[in-house]
Amino acid sequence: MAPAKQPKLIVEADAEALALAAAERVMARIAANPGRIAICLTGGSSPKKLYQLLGSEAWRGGIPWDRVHWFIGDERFVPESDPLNNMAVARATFLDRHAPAGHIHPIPTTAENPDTAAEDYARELQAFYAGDQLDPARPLFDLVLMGTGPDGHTASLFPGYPEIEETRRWVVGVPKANVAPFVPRVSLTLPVLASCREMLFEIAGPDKRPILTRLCNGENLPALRARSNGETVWLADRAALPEDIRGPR
Ligand SMILES: O=C1O[C@H](COP(=O)(O)O)[C@@H](O)[C@H](O)[C@H]1O
Repeated sequence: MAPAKQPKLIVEADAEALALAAAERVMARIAANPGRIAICLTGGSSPKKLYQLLGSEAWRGGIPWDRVHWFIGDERFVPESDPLNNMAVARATFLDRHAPAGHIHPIPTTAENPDTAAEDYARELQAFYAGDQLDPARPLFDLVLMGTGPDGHTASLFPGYPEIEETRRWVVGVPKANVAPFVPRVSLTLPVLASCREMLFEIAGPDKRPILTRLCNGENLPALRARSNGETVWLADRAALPEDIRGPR
């Protein structure tokens, strides 16, 4: 297999401009596929503005809701009613009002434990893909959205944890998080996240500057290791940029 391409860094003025640019990329990926579309969402705070835009009057009309399926790259193992639940945030912000119920694919946190939830979700992904072996010529997702935490984790793949090395399983249970919220997690693995036409990171705000600096310096952290087999884009705002790239104010 050809080595994954380097991420492309795209800089926007601020968090609002970044969300707009992300929404445009989502729409471009949708427009590029005339058939069934699969988008893998992310959790945390980074995608919230994007989700608000996608549900807004200006954008929602452009989404062919009957052709788009919505998955999630990782989940905090808490009930759907818990504000920490990643898919619940996406549902409340835009999905529940516009997407057909059968097109929303949450990780089941009603399962007995994170490992069982991971196995259930792997089966759901494989049924959607109609296969259990990923073919680089036939990506699972059109688009995978990602964020990164202060320790360089992405999805729920934490630095130094064994789950980051997983190459066989599609989805894994993660018993303990490395950073808050300290709840068990369920995460898609790197090869499954890589099976997409585009992986799009949203990295905004001064709090992200230290970790973006480490990533730009090439530290071998999960957020650097996560790459699409197609295109990987780091969408950052100026506030998140390392000093040497941002230049004087
Ligand atoms: O816990 C998580 O953290 C990362 C980063 O979140 P952010 O709040 O810093 O944007 C997120 O990508 C992941 O989905 C989430 O479960």
